Amino acid sequence: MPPGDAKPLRIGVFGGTFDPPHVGHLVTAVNVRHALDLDLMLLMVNNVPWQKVGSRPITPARDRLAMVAAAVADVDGLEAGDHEIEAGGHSFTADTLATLGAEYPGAELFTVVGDDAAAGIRTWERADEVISRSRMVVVDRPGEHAELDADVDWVRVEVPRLEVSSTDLRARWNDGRPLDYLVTDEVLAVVAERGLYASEGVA
Ligand SMILES: Nc1ncnc2c1ncn2[C@@H]1O[C@H](COP(=O)(O)OP(=O)(O)OP(=O)(O)O)[C@@H](O)[C@H]1O
Ligand SMILES: O=C(O)c1ccc[n+]([C@@H]2O[C@H](COP(=O)([O-])O)[C@@H](O)[C@H]2O)c1
Repeated sequence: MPPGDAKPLRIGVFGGTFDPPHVGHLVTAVNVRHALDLDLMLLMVNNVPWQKVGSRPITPARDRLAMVAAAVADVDGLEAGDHEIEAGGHSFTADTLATLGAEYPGAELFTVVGDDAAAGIRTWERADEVISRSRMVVVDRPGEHAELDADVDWVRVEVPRLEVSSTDLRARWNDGRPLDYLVTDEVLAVVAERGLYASEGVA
């Protein structure tokens, strides 16, 4: 194919706090990548999740990045994104999409969210810019039945529904209940190595 006719790269941006990353995130990322034929799915670790600060202590961004990197290390087409951590400060998806647009000129970007996050899209910084710079992709999240903004042309992707949340995992960790099969062994190894979730009341 002549160089000018190359297909644009299709890149998914599945952002989150990932405190910790769990099977709900991984199953979603793999299945959305497959359904939309994405070349790359970035699990974009936010630096400061500005809408969550103050509600609870948040694990340092570099530790959350290490957990996500460990979770996706052997998974084809999935990568941990450190763009928001490198940028520093509060994380805004509009800025991240602009950075990715410059890094991958001509790429088609897809912003992937569970329907709880999708419901809050109008509260995001420069939401119109997020919507214009990317296709908005939403997946079902068990227990969340949010009304979505009808002005957005959502692409809905069906993924296996796994009722698991990072909040529940942190509570399990505090109580000494097992996390096996809810997070990968590689994530558990990072938690142990770095002594994460060690203090009581983390959830
Ligand atoms: N079980 C799940 N199934 C599908 N999507 C999910 C699931 N858990 C989280 N997501 C989506 O993943 C993205 C990042 O979520 P996040 O890192 O905040 O995880 P979380 O489990 O919701 O964390 P917390 O319980 O701490 O709020 C969001 O778009 C969220 O909707
Ligand atoms: O850009 C914003 O203002 C904005 C506000 C809230 C959430 N987001 C993004 O939504 C995704 C899910 O966020 P969270 O807080 O549920 O982990 C993650 O990519 C966040 O960066 C983005």
